[in-house]
Amino acid sequence: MEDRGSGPELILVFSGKRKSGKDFITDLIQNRLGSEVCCILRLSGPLKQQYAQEHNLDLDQLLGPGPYKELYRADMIRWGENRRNQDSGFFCRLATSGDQKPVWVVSDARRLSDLQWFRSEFPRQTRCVRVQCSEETRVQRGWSFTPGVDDAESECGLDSGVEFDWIITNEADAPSLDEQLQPILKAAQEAASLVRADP
Ligand SMILES: Nc1ncnc2c1ncn2[C@@H]1O[C@H](COP(=O)(O)OP(=O)(O)O)[C@@H](O)[C@H]1O
Ligand SMILES: C[C@@](O)(CCOP(=O)(O)OP(=O)(O)O)CC(=O)O
Repeated sequence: MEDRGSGPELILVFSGKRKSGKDFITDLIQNRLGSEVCCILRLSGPLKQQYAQEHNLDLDQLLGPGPYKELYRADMIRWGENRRNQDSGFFCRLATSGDQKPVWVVSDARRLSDLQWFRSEFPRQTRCVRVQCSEETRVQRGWSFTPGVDDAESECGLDSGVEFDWIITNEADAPSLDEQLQPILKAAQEAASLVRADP
């Protein structure tokens, strides 16, 4: 039998456009599974930490949902891309170092290199999930098109060429999130029970 060690048993790697609802849905998943079973990992976490340090900015505000991060987003994208060009797994490695939960939910994959990193480091555990909704819905949630952001790889890198394991449509007139998330929650619960059965 494969040695499961203490690493994750399932990694759900989420992507989707700004305001598609990635944070909303990944929070919902964590609430359903419980924080003993599931952690949320953000690739943007270590990026913002390093960027804030180098530019003497307020990290809490950069991490928060308010307008502050938007002031720096285009420059953070450029700064992060320089880092990734030197080492494409740089932020993935930092974001995943040291978490012991059986289910990892990565809330913000943006580039093919992000998916490739998880698929190559954790081939058995990685599943890719896309969150989608209409532009109209994103506008209602506060989105407006920003050149240099919405037409950059950061937002468009996973628009094509990816086979997603699950696609969630986060719209008022789509099937309920409870219904759409059922297979994902089932897979996560199975993963967690494997860990419990194999101490
Ligand atoms: N299904 C939903 N029901 C109610 N509000 C939602 C839903 N999905 C997203 N939102 C809200 O829309 C906004 C953008 O969602 P968020 O999860 O932050 O998007 P993203 O992380 O993809 O940028 C947030 O204020 C969030 O609470
Ligand atoms: C520079 C970024 O990491 C900023 C990401 O910030 P958030 O993850 O807070 O973004 P949204 O949830 O889409 O609003 C983007 C990147 O290209 O890495």
